[in-house]
Amino acid sequence: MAQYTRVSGIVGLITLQNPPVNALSAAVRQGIVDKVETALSDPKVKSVVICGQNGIFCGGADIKEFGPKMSGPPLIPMIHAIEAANKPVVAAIEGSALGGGLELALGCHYRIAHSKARLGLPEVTLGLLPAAGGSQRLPRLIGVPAALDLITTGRHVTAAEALQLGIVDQVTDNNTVDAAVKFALSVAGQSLDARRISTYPCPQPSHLDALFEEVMQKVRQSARGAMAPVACVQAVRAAATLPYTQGLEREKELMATLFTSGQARALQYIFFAQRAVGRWRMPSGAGWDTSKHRPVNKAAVIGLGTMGQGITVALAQTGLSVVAIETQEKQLMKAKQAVSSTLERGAKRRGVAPPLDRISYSQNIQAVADVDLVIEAVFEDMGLKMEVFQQLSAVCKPGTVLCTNTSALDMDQLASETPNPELVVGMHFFSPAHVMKLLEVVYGPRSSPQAVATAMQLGKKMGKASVVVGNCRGFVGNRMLMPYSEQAFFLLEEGATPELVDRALEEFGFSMGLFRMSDLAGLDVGWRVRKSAGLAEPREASGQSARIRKGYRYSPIADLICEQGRFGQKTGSGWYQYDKPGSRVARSDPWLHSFLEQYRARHGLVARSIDHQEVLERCLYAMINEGFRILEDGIAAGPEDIDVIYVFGYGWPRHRGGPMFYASMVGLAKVLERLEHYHQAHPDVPYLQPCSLLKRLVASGSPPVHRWREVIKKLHSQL
Ligand SMILES: CCCCCCCCCCCCCC(=O)CC(=O)SCCNC(=O)CCNC(=O)[C@H](O)C(C)(C)COP(=O)(O)OP(=O)(O)OC[C@H]1O[C@@H](n2cnc3c(N)ncnc32)[C@H](O)[C@@H]1OP(=O)(O)O
Ligand SMILES: NC(=O)C1=CN([C@@H]2O[C@H](COP(=O)(O)OP(=O)(O)OC[C@H]3O[C@@H](n4cnc5c(N)ncnc54)[C@H](O)[C@@H]3O)[C@@H](O)[C@H]2O)C=CC1
Repeated sequence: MAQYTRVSGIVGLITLQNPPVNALSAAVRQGIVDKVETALSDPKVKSVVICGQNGIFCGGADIKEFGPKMSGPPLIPMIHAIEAANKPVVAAIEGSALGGGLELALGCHYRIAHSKARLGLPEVTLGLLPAAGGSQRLPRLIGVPAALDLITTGRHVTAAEALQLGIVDQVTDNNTVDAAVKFALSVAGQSLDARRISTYPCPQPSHLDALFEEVMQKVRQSARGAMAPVACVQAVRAAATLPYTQGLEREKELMATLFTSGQARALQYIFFAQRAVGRWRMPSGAGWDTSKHRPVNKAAVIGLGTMGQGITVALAQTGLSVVAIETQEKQLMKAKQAVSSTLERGAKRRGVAPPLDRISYSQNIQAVADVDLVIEAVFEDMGLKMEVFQQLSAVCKPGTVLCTNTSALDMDQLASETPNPELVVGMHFFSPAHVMKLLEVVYGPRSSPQAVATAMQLGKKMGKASVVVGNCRGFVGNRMLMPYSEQAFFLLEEGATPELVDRALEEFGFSMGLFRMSDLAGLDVGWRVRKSAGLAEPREASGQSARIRKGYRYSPIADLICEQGRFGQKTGSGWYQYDKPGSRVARSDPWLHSFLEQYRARHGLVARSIDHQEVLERCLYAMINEGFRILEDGIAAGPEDIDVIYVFGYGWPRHRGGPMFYASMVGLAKVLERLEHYHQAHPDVPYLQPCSLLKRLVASGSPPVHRWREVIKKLHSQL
């Protein structure tokens, strides 16, 4: 909808009305078309202002309406009619002007923005391009390099940057609509010849071909198979090389390919999934809408190793006071230096003062007495963590929420060490904690909804994609990693190399293949986990088959690598070799290849040729199968939760929508059939045995991913 009023006698004011973000639904577009016509045909009206209600100009096209049955007036002619108007039209931009919202503003003759407004063309993040003339108008207005940056990254710019780039004509700290009306009065009757962006020649950068070649190469490299960034470059190239109308045709052609693509569906699914996980619910029924969080102004971090340092940085950057505790003096000094320099670098980038004085450091746990929330990040050792939780219970003020950053330990066991287990939750950050966007908030059977709400609220404040999950070994992310890595090890036994497996996964779109990623994270981490699970012990001396543990097939390959002191990048070798410890460039390692050959010979294994498809099917379907088990067990509330975890924490390619969405795109029947096939070939591998939820979904006709929750609910109600 759009509302029309006349202000100051001669200004027609059109207000977009579609809460919460005034998205350009069919009704809003119709409203704009009608009200523009009213304003232009009213002889008393000399100029027009377009604004949005409730402090937001427009969040762009209504993504919920995307699909084959879209109705209502199309955007392009609507924006052309505005640009062609013979009365000045001014966009009054408050809050956000994004996507189609900014394209609408670019069709106006002037743009006035509030100083706190954000502008951008984020279509690329939804698998699209700015196809309402945005890819053609923006380069004409601000030049090709700046337009390429904004359109291919989808980044939002501040009003100040928009002014500097020339996207807006004026920035105000006052009431934007009042400022726009005043401006509209001042330009009434003036010639608009120089204000129609589509008529501008596109500025020609020198070395046009070289520029596009360079940008295309960069985009292809970082896009990891995503189509939209490439199409965005092609569209801007059309703006730079073709007349406007032909450029617009090219924009339309490129959009037609993207609009119906699986990638666009995946990216739009992730957009809504990210928001859906915020509406968390616990099995008791308590959730985001019924549980009040406790205010957290001061927090403590216990243990300033890799994770504690990152968490301290993230908390301080969020504006909290932080008490940082580390028992080892040398480590405390090292951590203080590392935290300070990270904060200084971040502050320099943002042009603000580093929040160093928000942090106090101590070796004494008594210093946490007055904090509202504690995040424990000491070694992954249950005995030590229990001791720390007992100390915290004695020291902290009543009501302090106690969180553990454990990767896989039983947080309920920790809770049982405290007199108030309802105040204990997991806050599982990912490394580096101040960079990685994911946070798993883990509840145990005794965690209170209020404690979960407090951790979720803090995660939101820290800018994390926070997902509530149940308590089990590895929670969601690490639990699904187990079958994934197990299959990769089996593939090495059967004839693959780390390079082959990584190439298949990287071509699929992962930022790093499993082996390169393991070298980066440190192979000792998984070794410790396997040892604590009683798996990683040398067995050959006992005569028991080294490849069977607890009655099931097991690959000791990774343990043998660790026994050689090869922990990955930090030791200069792992699955690959590096120039020196700490180097980042992975090189193929002849030692590793001959180790694999000897290993196979020792165990009577004959190497066979393995293709990328088998790598993907075995690694990904085993992981997806575990995802279904997680849903069946109620550890994750829905597929969206798992997908957000994998996209934001594990480098799953966003344009493939997360593992569960991917399974729905491949087809559940196909995933089931391939799992059955591989399980038949490897009956001693339980992770390949299709889980009953997957079978049920296939039996019920493979419903689309957004309907899985219903099936799961029914399944749980039948138990
Ligand atoms: C057969 C071939 C045919 C081919 C022909 C092609 C046809 C082409 C037709 C289409 C052309 C369209 C071109 C176009 O205009 C493209 C676009 O504009 S795409 C949209 C671009 N916009 C965005 O990406 C902005 C997305 N939104 C945001 O970034 C944030 O929401 C925002 C910064 C605006 C506000 O943030 P915040 O205050 O934090 O609120 P939330 O994010 O939580 O959102 C609140 C609520 O609103 C929902 N929502 C937000 N934006 C949209 C939207 N654009 N459409 C629909 N709904 C939106 C959001 O989901 C939240 O609701 P929930 O219920 O919680 O999910
Ligand atoms: N490293 C990673 O990538 C991730 C680790 N985690 C988890 O986070 C926790 C910490 O891991 P890292 O930071 O890697 O370990 P780390 O070994 O780098 O650091 C642990 C720190 O805790 C300190 N410490 C030990 N006992 C203490 C005590 N009683 N009081 C105060 N400080 C104490 C140690 O001196 C050390 O500096 C573990 O539970 C781990 O499983 C979770 C996510 C990712």
